[in-house]
Amino acid sequence: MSLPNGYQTLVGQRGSQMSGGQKQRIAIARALVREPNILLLDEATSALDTNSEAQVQRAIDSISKECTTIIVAHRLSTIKNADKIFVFSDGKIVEIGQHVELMERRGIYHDLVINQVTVGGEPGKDKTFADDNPDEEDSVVMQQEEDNDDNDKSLKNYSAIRGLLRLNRPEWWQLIIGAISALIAGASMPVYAVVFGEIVGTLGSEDPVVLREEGDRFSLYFFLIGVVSGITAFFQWFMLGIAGEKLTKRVRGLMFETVLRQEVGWFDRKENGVGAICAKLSTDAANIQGAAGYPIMVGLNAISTILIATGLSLYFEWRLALVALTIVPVILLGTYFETKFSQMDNYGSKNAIENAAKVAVEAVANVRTVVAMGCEEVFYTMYTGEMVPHYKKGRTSAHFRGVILGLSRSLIYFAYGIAFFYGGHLVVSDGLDVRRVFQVSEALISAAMSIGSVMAFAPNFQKAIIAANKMFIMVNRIPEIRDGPNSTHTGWSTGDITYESIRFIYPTRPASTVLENLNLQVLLGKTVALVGPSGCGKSTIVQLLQRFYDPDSGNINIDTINIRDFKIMALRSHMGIVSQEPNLFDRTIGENIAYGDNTRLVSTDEVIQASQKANIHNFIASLPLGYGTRLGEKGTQLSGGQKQRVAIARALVRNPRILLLDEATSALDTESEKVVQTALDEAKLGRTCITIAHRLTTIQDSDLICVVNKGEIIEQGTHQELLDLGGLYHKLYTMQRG
Ligand SMILES: Nc1ncnc2c1ncn2[C@@H]1O[C@H](COP(=O)(O)OP(=O)(O)OP(=O)(O)O)[C@@H](O)[C@H]1O
Repeated sequence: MSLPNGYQTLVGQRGSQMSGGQKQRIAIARALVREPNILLLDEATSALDTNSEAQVQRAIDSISKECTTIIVAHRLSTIKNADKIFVFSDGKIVEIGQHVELMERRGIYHDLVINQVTVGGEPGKDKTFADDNPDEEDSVVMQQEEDNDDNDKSLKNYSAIRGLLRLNRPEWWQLIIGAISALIAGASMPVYAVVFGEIVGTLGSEDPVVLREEGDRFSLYFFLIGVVSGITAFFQWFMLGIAGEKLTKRVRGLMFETVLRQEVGWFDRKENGVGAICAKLSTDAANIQGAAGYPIMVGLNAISTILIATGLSLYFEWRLALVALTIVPVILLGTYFETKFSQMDNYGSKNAIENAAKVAVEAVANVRTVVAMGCEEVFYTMYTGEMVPHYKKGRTSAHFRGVILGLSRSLIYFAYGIAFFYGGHLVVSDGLDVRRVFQVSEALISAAMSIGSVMAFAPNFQKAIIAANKMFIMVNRIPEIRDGPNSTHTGWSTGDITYESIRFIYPTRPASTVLENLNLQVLLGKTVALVGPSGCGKSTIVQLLQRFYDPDSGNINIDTINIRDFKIMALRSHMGIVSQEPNLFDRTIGENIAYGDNTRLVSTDEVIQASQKANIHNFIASLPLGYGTRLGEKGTQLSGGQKQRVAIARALVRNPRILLLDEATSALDTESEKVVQTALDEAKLGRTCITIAHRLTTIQDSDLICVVNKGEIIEQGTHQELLDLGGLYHKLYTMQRG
């Protein structure tokens, strides 16, 4: 393929921006580049069109002369030239030999081959199509690196605090109790300063009775201050903490809901990779709490302390208070710089952490490939490399923050020194009461300590504001594909599907036109097959019908209704899809099948019936936990063919009006393929079906076969009509027949 960024082109998460065949060829190139001693090929060419398969096969044949090659394949064409073929049945090796020997023996291998010839043409001659889409090869494909849409920009200045308070509205009474508690708790420091000054004065008395009585009274005051500040501290932490936790929970839900609402194209963007989204859901949501409960608490505490302390100080001795207060602007300046600095720091390090998380998630998600390729070191180096900017920024930040915090702490003691120095002078020259010196200086020091604690919380607050801003940008993003004002339809009567002059370009590859002037009609209840070289746009045609993407021009109609005028959920609920790579969830097999229809409760009987039709029931029933067996992440506990059959059952349980089969049987062995194909044929009855296949024999009974090339339909007709036409289809069919 010739892409503008060539080998630097991003392939998307799990290669989502490559066609099935392209992915497989890249994987093969990756294996070959190692010059391996042992080459393991597990259904390595199943997603390739015949021509690509032949090219890859030649490459494999040449490399296998220099190394030991183990091939697992359903398509017997791929193993015909193997030095030794092992035939498995019920987990045991039942035949060993070369192709010719095994054929002569007329055993299981012979039957499989004969089956495949009848079902799929001569093995090894599955050369279906002309060369890979040359237009695509030549097309200029550009990777859209930074794609900030208008939605995002318009929300940059969203008021995060206002938005968060609105989100926190259900907890208003907790916030109010917490805020009042914080204000009272803030008053305790200056009140303590007053009592402290009084008791210092009392201790200076020489009358033992006064000393006793006053001492008891002020001690009781200390006790009361202790009780009040204890209770208010409890309420402020408890109430604001609860409100913060509820906010975080709400924010996480909101973010996840937003993620699921986005159009498929949004996930193609680099910044919306699985790692980045997981990091946003965990880190951003947790950081947002820093803007809710605790900073409000600390802020109110500090405000209350500062106002009361300043008021009392001015009241007791205004001259001393003014002198001591001169230090306050300097402390505030320190706070300002620290806040500003932490904002820059958060931006930088957050990106680095997200990038590192992406690497980690990708490595873990593809751990089998990573281990098989021996790439552990590579991913480790990539991961630690991504962390370097975070570390560097963090180090600079730590120095700067250390200096600022150190300075602000010193300032508190400077304030002490200044207050006692000047207070001492006033005591000597103006006969100022010693108690006032203690009260004023202690009150102001407590105020300065409150400012210090606000400073300590400032980084969290700053982080929270940044995270909240990002969160609001995300949750306010309007998906590009959504129900519009005209999206009122939920069903249709006849159900003919028409593609009219479709032009389509993937948003992340603006320079590459995938479909150009594509016209296609799929009549109700008919089966239309799409065939064509790898990467010519077959899966894209199906994805447009599901409204994963919208065409750049042209319309897709069901009956006469544009699919944009259907409610998206309703539209998709009428479609059952079985794709090249079935995605199963880490749930039980029964649940995975029942997920096929979420509009109602699917009964166990229906699940079993669907499984029987998909030829997977016997296997499931033979498992100790049957339909209750958990599948493991991405269905790793099943073979490719079993996964495919579970996916077929999942599609059937939905009883869809439109059946979409994207290489649905490509991973099945010939025997299962025949049975599943019969089931699918039955399932197709009364349904409109679009099927994609490289193996021509699987689609030759279709009502209409469309040959797609370079994003256009170049031939269409029935199998016989296309053969009579003597065009590309004829050529391909002849190649397949050998
Ligand atoms: N999400 C995406 N973003 C960008 N480009 C994409 C994306 N998905 C597919 N493509 C590109 O669009 C072209 C058509 O892909 P598509 O999957 O429709 O091909 P296909 O005919 O189904 O191929 P195959 O038979 O190999 O599955 C390919 O060149 C592919 O690289």
